[in-house]
Amino acid sequence: MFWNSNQFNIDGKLVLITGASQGLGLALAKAAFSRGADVIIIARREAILQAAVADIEKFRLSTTQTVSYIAADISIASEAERVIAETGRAPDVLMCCAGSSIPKLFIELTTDELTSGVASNYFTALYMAHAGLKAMAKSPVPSYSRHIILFSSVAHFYSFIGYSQYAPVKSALRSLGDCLRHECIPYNIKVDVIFAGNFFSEGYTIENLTKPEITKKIEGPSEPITADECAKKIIRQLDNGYQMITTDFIGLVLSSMMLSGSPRINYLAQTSLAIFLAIFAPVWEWLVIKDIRKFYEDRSMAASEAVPLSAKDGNDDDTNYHGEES
Ligand SMILES: NC(=O)C1=CN([C@@H]2O[C@H](COP(=O)(O)OP(=O)(O)OC[C@H]3O[C@@H](n4cnc5c(N)ncnc54)[C@H](OP(=O)(O)O)[C@@H]3O)[C@@H](O)[C@H]2O)C=CC1
Ligand SMILES: CCCCCCCCCCCCCCCC(=O)[C@@H](N)CO
Repeated sequence: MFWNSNQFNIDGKLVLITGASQGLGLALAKAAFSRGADVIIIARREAILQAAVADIEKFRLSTTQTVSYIAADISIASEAERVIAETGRAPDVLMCCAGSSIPKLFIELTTDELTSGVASNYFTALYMAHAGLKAMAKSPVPSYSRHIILFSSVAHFYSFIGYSQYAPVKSALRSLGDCLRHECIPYNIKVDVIFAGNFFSEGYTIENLTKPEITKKIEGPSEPITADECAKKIIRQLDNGYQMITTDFIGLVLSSMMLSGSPRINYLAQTSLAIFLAIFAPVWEWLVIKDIRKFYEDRSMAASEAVPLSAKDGNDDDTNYHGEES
């Protein structure tokens, strides 16, 4: 294949980015605007959207470009449809970047937190992709120059303790991307899925407030980068025509654990890694489970030491912190 490293030419195109009032979405909006695109950003909080538009303006390339926002909770289907109707024209690139994570032990999550994980990570992308594709299908273009881009996570390739509210729905986005890649063939739309590793953002700061120490330890190899660096890595790979995009080395390595029928990043390297990890992943898992057992033992010990002495004297109940018989 002729290696064209400008497959993501968005000059003069309409780029619609959800979750772009901050974090990675905002970084991508700035990058798209600096490459000549018209940009519309979507989020719920209007004041932050207004500040984001002023920020994006600084990256203007030409006087004819437009940048605007639509405030909407796109985890609601009718709101996603309203957004597409308000844009007035079908997007050339639809980036479904909205999402959030509440890392906690499953048993300590509330049902509202569980529901918010599905709403903010899956429904936002599902409804926007559905409304966006219906609009894009009405205005066909001759070549593969349009994109629907979903934002999953490295946690899809390797899901682990603390991410039960988040990783399963990010995994669903990979599956949605594989289905839509087939269904977008007649409309010349590329469907790309981003599997980002850690990066600094407002959301990342908040998630670290509840993230269990064991979760932080396991995800250690995914060193956080800046949102701008993450956006640059993503756009560079879109330029190279990749459709399964990772943003750090560990993500690239782990992508080989779940290749499915999806487009490859590097066929030979990923196939070799798939064989290697199929053999060695259980060894790693054994080490991770050892750490998890120690994490729970330390918690039980800390909890029992935290029990007031008076309660200890009178306490004939010998259950430990987790209510198990000790
Ligand atoms: N940070 C990280 O380490 C990683 C993040 N990711 C994913 O990358 C994406 C961006 O992450 P990040 O920049 O950290 O996110 P942030 O939490 O910093 O920002 C999330 C954005 O999404 C918007 N948003 C959230 N829910 C809705 C909704 N229901 N409707 C409309 N907009 C919504 C928020 O605005 P508002 O609240 O005003 O609606 C905000 O603009 C997310 O999908 C995340 O899961 C993936 C891997 C790693
Ligand atoms: C079998 C061999 C396995 C080896 C795996 C070891 C490393 C795992 C790294 C996982 C990193 C997950 C980052 C999630 C980022 C994210 O999505 C959150 N920040 C939420 O926003």
